[in-house]
Amino acid sequence: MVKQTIQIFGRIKPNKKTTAVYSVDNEEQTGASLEFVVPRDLADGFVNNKRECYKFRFQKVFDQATKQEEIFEHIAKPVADSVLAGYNGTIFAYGQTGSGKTFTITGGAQRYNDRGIVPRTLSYLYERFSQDSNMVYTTNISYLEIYNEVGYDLLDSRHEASRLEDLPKVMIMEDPDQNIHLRNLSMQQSANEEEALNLLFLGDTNRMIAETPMNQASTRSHCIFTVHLCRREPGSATVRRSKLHLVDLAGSDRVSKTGLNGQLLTEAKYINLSLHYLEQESISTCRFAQRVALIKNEAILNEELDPALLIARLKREVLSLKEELAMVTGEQRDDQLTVEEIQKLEKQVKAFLDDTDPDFTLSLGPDMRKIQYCFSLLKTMILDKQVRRNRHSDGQESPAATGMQEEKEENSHHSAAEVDKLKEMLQQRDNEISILVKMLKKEKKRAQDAAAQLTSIPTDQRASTMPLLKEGSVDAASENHGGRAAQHMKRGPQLSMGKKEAFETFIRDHKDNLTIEDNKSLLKQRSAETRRLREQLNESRDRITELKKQLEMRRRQRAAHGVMGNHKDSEEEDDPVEENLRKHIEQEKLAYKSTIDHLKALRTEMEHLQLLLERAKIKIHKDFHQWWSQEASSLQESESGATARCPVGSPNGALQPSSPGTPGFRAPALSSTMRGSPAGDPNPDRPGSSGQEIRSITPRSVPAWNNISLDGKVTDCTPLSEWRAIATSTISSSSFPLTGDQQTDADILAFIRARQNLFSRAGPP
Ligand SMILES: Nc1ncnc2c1ncn2[C@@H]1O[C@H](COP(=O)(O)OP(=O)(O)OP(=O)(O)O)[C@@H](O)[C@H]1O
Repeated sequence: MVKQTIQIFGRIKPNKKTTAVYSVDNEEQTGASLEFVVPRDLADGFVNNKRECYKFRFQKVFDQATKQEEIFEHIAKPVADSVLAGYNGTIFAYGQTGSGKTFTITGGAQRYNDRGIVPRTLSYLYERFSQDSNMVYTTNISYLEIYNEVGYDLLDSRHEASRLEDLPKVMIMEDPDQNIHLRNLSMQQSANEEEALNLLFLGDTNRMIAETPMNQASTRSHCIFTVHLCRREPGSATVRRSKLHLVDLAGSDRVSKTGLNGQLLTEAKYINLSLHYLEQESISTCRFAQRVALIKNEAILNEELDPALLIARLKREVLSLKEELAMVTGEQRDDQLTVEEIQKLEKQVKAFLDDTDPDFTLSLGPDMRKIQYCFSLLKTMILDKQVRRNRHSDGQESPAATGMQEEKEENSHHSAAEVDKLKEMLQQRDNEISILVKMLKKEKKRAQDAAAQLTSIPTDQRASTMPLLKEGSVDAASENHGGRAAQHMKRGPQLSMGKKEAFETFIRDHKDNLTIEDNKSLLKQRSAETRRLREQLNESRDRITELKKQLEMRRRQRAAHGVMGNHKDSEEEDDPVEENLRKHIEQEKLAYKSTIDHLKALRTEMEHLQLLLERAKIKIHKDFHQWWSQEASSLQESESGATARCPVGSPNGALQPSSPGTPGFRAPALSSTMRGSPAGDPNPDRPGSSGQEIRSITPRSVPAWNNISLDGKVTDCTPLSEWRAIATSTISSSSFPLTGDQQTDADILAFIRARQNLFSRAGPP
């Protein structure tokens, strides 16, 4: 049992604007310290106790420039090692909203290098499993979200959650010993890193989709990603089960919203008020950390006996004891050894003879039949050898021939191994081919679907209805990989033409678009690099085969020389050519291995990038639908206001474009009204003219273009030609008659900008 206090670390979020109000000292003997310096006059003004310095102790403090990798190495790796050894481990992030908890635990959603503790730990664990062939590891994963004291299972794969409440509920129960039990939380098995990352992605996607502006779940809920590990030695009844909990807590300023004690909230609020100028609402977090550091934990090794394996082991023991008893009491078994038993014994004897270790023994158990069989086998071998030696001394066989014979045997042994290898390669190729055929079929189907879609769309609309982010192999690869995400996107209703066009404008100006493009080009680079490395790998493999052939040839030549008596001792002498060839082979093998490692790293990076891209796609879809429905409801409001009022001319005013409701969205707000078909529009097939979307958002049919005034009210005063002139002219607040009502005028300008935008892309009607 290990008794240890909880280790606490501080991480300071990068902030360009920050004024240096803190200092970090990592050189202290007993750990590190973080000190906040508050000038006395300001402290007097805002803080009651008049202190100037707030000093906190940590195991280590990570300053602004710290990279995710360093955080993983210092914090997560040692915990992962303990979990591998059979102890439970927990890492949790605590801090105020926006302080970087999710960034630290899960990672940034944009760059591969920003991946956080969870994906890095998963990589590390699976790497360690592959290095330890003496143990069998099984991994299960669960992902829980707790909001308002109710648990939700994030690994719900039905893709139906659009609200948190749609996810399966998890009962959180406590037994008399204060152990927490979770009922109805699913545990998904993950055989490899890719499967584990997909589960993380599924959980994060469910988390994101279930979140609405009214319920900022990420800031108000706790999320617990747990890796359940089971480790056992093959054949042993002892199993070690351990859990690693990676926890992203709710923002400390929102803790009361999660149903926990409101004390911290009060404290945080007080400090927020008094120290807001510091721009780091951080002191309450540090105080909390100091209290946590006092908690002592008793770590226990979670070792247990697997009943099924224990029974099997005991049965074996009983059998062996029975045999021993029979041998001691002279009651021998007289039944014949089975074919399998004989084959097994032959293998055992061969292994026994091949092993050069003098301490290696042949363990046969107390079965006299087996012992006798092995002795007779050994006797036959010795006799065979003697016969061969006699023939040699009688001049029937030359030593070279004996040597050749032995070499032949060795060669046939080698070629059997080669054949096995080739068979394995063939199997791999078969698998690869069937995967490629599947992909090809999928691509063909997609192309057919796209073609069918295109033929059903009027020619002038085709360019604008191309699906989001579909281009080149990158997307094909990501769709292939991130199947779950694609399903998430597909399950929603298909976008109508008009909405699709608005969507295009939306994504073009979305804040994440640049990152998506960057990630796509990075992915392309990485796939090119992968192709190059694969070629390199093939070349290296060919070289190794060639070198091996040369080596084989050289050996044969030397043996032949020996037979002809040219060089009697040639087989025993060191041959520099052979030595050189062997060295070359070793070097090539090293290069081959390092290329494989490089490829593996690239594959992980590409998988991650594909997941990031999928997540970004889902996010954009979600943002768009949110924005679209906001626009629809504001349109409804303005329309009902418009029918109640009469249009009037108004003074010009300084205006702000209306907010699209999405942070970072720089495109003008596309009011849904502009989707209406102008009366007498020469192109009735224009996006939105079907009125499909409009009908769904307005209770009556949409007003025609010449029925809408600049202030959005229904009138018949603006002819269509004038509208188009307005729409294609440069926008300035002074060019149009405005109402003076800031919100309405903002809507007008946004509307005109959007219209202009569409016209400039679609060309003059
Ligand atoms: N160390 C960092 N380096 C770069 N960006 C960071 C860092 N920490 C946080 N960020 C960025 O700051 C923003 C807020 O971070 P994050 O969402 O992780 O905060 P949080 O504490 O989890 O907030 P909440 O409590 O609301 O969930 C994100 O855009 C994130 O990418």
